Amino acid sequence: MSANDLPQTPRSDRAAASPLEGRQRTGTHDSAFLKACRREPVPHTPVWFMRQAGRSLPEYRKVREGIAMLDSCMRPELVTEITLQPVRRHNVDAAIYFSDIVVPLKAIGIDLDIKPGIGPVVENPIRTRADLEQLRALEPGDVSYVTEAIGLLVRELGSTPLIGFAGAPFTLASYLVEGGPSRNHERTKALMYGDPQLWADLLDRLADITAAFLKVQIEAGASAVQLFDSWVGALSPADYRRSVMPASTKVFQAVEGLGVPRIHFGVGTGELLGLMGEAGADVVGVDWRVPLDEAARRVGPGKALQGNIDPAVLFAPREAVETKAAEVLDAAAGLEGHIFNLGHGVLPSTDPDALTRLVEYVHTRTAR
Ligand SMILES: Cc1c2[nH]c(c1CCC(=O)O)Cc1[nH]c(c(CCC(=O)O)c1C)Cc1[nH]c(c(CCC(=O)O)c1C)Cc1[nH]c(c(C)c1CCC(=O)O)C2
Repeated sequence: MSANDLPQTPRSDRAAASPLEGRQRTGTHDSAFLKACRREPVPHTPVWFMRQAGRSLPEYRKVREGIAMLDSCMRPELVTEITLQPVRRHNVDAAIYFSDIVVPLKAIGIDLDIKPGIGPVVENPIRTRADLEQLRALEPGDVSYVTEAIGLLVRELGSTPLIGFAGAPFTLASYLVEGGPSRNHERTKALMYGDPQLWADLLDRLADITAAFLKVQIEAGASAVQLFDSWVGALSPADYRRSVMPASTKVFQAVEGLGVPRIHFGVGTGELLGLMGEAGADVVGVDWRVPLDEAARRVGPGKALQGNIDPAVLFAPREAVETKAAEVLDAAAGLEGHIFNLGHGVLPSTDPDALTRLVEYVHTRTAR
């Protein structure tokens, strides 16, 4: 698909369309992505890539020049352009809203920044009960730029669904408690094991903020939502069930019945897949460490799966990428619903043409 093929809504319609009509429009087009989320028959296996918008694309690096990451997230026209870039280039079956998991935290006044090459850095980490006061409730007015950008996007995207997202309570807590990215999450675990009540209260507040942020995106017109619990694979199933699952369940319950599929993803979560589905997801995201047929056994019936080619495979020659993609598709052959994706985000130095070819390969091989 080229830029010219993107469905265009006439200007007059754009002004008239309400956000809700935007959502119904994507729904009634019955995209392969939404069908797969609902475990309905699909014309081909839908594909999108986590981190499809970003540094792998030269057109992204160009429009981001001189603009800080968090500033770029607050400019609706720029967000719209960046979100559309991979849709134009790769012919993916869904767009993901361009933002970051720390945006709602910034929006409620947490002093944080995203440092290039490092990630989110928090000025005053949250480690005591008094620190919890930093976490006030999120109001839709705090993120009016998100509502505006999604309004622009649903009109531009036509029948291509838009995925909204948020960071899950555990992964957000890990940045807030550590003060930045962490390999071993030692301060986070010290709080979780050392002061279970403070930990529960922290996660509960984060659940409310996350739920409010996802609701804003759904009301603005997002057709699906993904909860990123990227770092929760650091926990055992028992600790996950006791210390994290109540908060993640609260998030999923808050957006239940709003008519959009809910995707739940983490890295290194092979032992947690069943619980992550139980938390309330319609689709469970799987990294490359567990084959999808085995993942389906762990998750149980009634859920679609998303994944799961290793993002590093994209650096291998085309034939090797296709062999790996075929393995994923074969493992998914018996599933009720499969959305093809990477097992984690696109790595910044990935050749974008390798991604475009992979979409084409999956679409062709699964065309029914
Ligand atoms: C853990 C996490 C974060 N952010 C996110 C997660 C969960 C997904 C995952 O597990 O990868 C989510 C995220 N962040 C970004 C997106 C964009 C949407 C998409 O998927 O295309 C999404 C979905 C943009 C971004 N978020 C960030 C970038 C890179 C910064 C830039 O382009 O200037 C992008 C495109 C910054 C960021 N933000 C974060 C990290 C670890 C980094 C990378 C730091 C670096 O290597 O520079 C926190």
